[in-house]
Amino acid sequence: MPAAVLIVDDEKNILLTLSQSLQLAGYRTELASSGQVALDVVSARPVDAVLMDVKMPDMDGLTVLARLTALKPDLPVIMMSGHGTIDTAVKATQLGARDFLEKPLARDRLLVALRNALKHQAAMEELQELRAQLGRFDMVGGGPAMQRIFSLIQRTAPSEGRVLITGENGTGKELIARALHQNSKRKSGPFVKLNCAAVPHDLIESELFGHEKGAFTGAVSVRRGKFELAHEGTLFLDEIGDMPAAMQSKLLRVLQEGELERVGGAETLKVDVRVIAATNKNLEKEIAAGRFREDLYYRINVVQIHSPPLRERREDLPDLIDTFLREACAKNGRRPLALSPDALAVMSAYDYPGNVRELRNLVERLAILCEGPVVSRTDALELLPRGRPLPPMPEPTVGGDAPPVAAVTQAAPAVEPAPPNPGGWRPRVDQTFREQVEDAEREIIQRVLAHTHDNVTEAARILDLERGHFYKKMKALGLRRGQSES
Ligand SMILES: Nc1ncnc2c1ncn2[C@@H]1O[C@H](COP(=O)(O)OP(=O)(O)OP(=O)(O)O)[C@@H](O)[C@H]1O
Repeated sequence: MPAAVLIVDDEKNILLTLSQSLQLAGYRTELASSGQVALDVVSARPVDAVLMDVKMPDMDGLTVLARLTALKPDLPVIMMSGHGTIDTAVKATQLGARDFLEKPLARDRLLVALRNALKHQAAMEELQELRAQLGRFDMVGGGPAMQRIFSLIQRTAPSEGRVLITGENGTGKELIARALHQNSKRKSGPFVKLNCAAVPHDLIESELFGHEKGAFTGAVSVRRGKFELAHEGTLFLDEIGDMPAAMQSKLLRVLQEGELERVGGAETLKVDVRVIAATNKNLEKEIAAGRFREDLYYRINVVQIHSPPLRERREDLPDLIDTFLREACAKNGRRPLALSPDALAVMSAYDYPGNVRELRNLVERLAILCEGPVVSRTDALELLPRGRPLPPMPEPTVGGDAPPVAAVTQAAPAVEPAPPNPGGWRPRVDQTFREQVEDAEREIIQRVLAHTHDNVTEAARILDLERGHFYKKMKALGLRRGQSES
């Protein structure tokens, strides 16, 4: 069935021309000559996308947009205007418009915008469906790596198979473990976690198996261990690569026989626990080095799920930043901040050694510090640890027919006045103008290269220069890679 597009404009001839044009491209169309009619249509019938004029006599497009997004938050709306100011484009984006087009509309541009909006919509619906199937868990990411993880969770969760989750710190291993539990037959049972690296070696046995009263100094009463607490549920053993050798053998026995004794106890207890383990270490290397038991490895590694570092799945950044920004703004009682495309480019160029945890903390800081309403490239540069040395630079200007989303960037200086003396610059009399410009260019390029760890492609992207042009510029300024300050 062709997608239905609702066109809203008070000018009848525009309604008819657009309708004809979209029908020729294979869409169904609905027409509304005012905001009120548009709201009535959307309430009464299914519509896949809306194309709406900003300037209308009784209710202007932005007001209708706000009502539409309240009514149907997921409905993609493309705004169009013949008097498109940057201010209006920013407002429309903040109110949830997917795109903003200038009148007179170029047919190709309109069809691309519509196709993108519908594609984005379909992808979001698919993801929501997948999430709904998986049950409620808070994992974000529409990229292929996360999709693979979602699919593995979906297939593995209902089984009783042990799972080993690998990946660097902060990549979401615990979230995966929780999702596995929540989507298993054990979901009404407990989810118990033990971080093997955080417990002193001499206490780990009693943490896992519990102890009887008087088993050792300090054991003043009977205590149940994590295995007992996780009975009929899931035990998540985080950082299992840090488990001391003596404990590895004891753990093996519980996994083989489902039996244990509390420290200092004579009674054998039967437990029914599904173990999910996680590690940031390469266990094969640990085995080769004699630090991890191979037989234990095979016991815990029935299914392996790898959670890749964030720098290898940058395609998830927009979704993650958006989610964290919304959460952090809500938590701090402020209106949602929008992220300019340039700020996103800067944030995408950073490598996040602390992975999603670091991103979440950085975004939370943004929500507190950014004066908003749009996070500019400068805000992003100030936020990132290695972004700090970058000098303040003018926001790039955009040509008249640039994509509307770039217009949001253009607006940034309006909400963020430049400091009176950016970068602490002082006039010099001992250099020609040309030499001063070259010095400044050299410094900017060196700093950006330091920021990107000498990655020329990323540096060119941050400075909005074509890669070839960036190389030429480096050469002309006598710069080579590896000269940047870190
Ligand atoms: N895909 C994701 N979607 C949303 N939030 C995520 C995602 N991945 C990680 N996070 C968030 O990042 C933070 C770290 O995640 P988590 O504790 O699961 O990582 P971890 O790999 O277990 O870390 P560690 O190895 O340090 O224990 C948490 O706040 C978590 O909510």
